[in-house]
Amino acid sequence: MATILECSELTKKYGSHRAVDNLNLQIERGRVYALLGPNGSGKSTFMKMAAGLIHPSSGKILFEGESVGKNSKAKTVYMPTESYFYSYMTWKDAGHYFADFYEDFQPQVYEQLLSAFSLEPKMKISKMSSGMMAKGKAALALSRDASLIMLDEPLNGIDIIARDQILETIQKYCSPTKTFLVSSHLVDDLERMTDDAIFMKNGGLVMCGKVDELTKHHGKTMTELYKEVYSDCVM
Ligand SMILES: Nc1ncnc2c1ncn2[C@@H]1O[C@H](COP(=O)(O)OP(=O)(O)OP(=O)(O)O)[C@@H](O)[C@H]1O
Repeated sequence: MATILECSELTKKYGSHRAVDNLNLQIERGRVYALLGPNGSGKSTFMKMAAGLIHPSSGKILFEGESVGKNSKAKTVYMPTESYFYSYMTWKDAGHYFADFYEDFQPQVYEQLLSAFSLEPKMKISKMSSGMMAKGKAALALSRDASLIMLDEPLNGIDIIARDQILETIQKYCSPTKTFLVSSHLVDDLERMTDDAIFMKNGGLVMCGKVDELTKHHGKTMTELYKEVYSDCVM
C-alpha cells in the first residue's frame, strides 16, 4: 500500500493556541478515511494544511513524498464547510469556474451528479437551501479526477436521502488511485462506508486504524467508540 499523505510532528498554532498539535499520521492511497472529532478538534485545520491552503507552524506534511505545494494542489480537492461562490453564480457558472481552474474537472460527471442530486444547472446558488448547497458543493468536488479528495462535513444539514446519495457517490468513485478523507460528526453514516477512522481531539491523534479492526478489537460499534473517546467533550 502506498502512502499518499504523511505528517510528522505537524503543528499549527493560532497565537498560542495549538489547533493541530504534534500530529503524526499516514494516509494510504485508495482508501476512504473518516476524520472524526468534536467541534474544534483540528479536523479542518489539518485538511487545510494537506490542501496547501495554510502552512504548518512546525513539523512536516508530505504529499506523495514531497512537500505540499503546487504539484500536490493540482491533485488535491478540499471541499470546505463554508460557501465560496460569487452571489451571481448558478450551478452552471460554478461548473465553468471549476473547469477554468482545474484541469481534472470532468463536466460530464458534474452534469450527471447535478441531475442525480436534483439540481438544475440554471439554479442560482445564492437561493439554495443549505441541503441543496451541500449537494452542489459535493457535486463540484466529486467531479474532479483528483488523487486526494477531502470533504469537510459533506453530510451536514442534509436529509437522509441526500446523505445516502453523497455516500453512495463517494463509494462509486472509490478506486485504488483515489483517497477520500471525510470529516463528519455523523459516525453512524460514515461507519457504513469508510475503511479507516482517524479520531482527533484537541489537535492531536487519539486513535486511528481500520474500522473493522477497531470495532472488532474494542468489541464496540464506531458510535460506541466515538462516545467513549469523546465522553469528556461537550458536543
Ligand atoms: N483562522 C483561525 N484563527 C484562530 N483560530 C482558529 C482559526 N481556525 C481554527 N481555529 C481554532 O483552531 C481550533 C481547531 O479548529 P478546526 O476548525 O480545525 O476544528 P474542527 O475539528 O474542524 O471543528 P468543527 O467540527 O467545529 O468544524 C479551534 O479551537 C478553532 O477555534
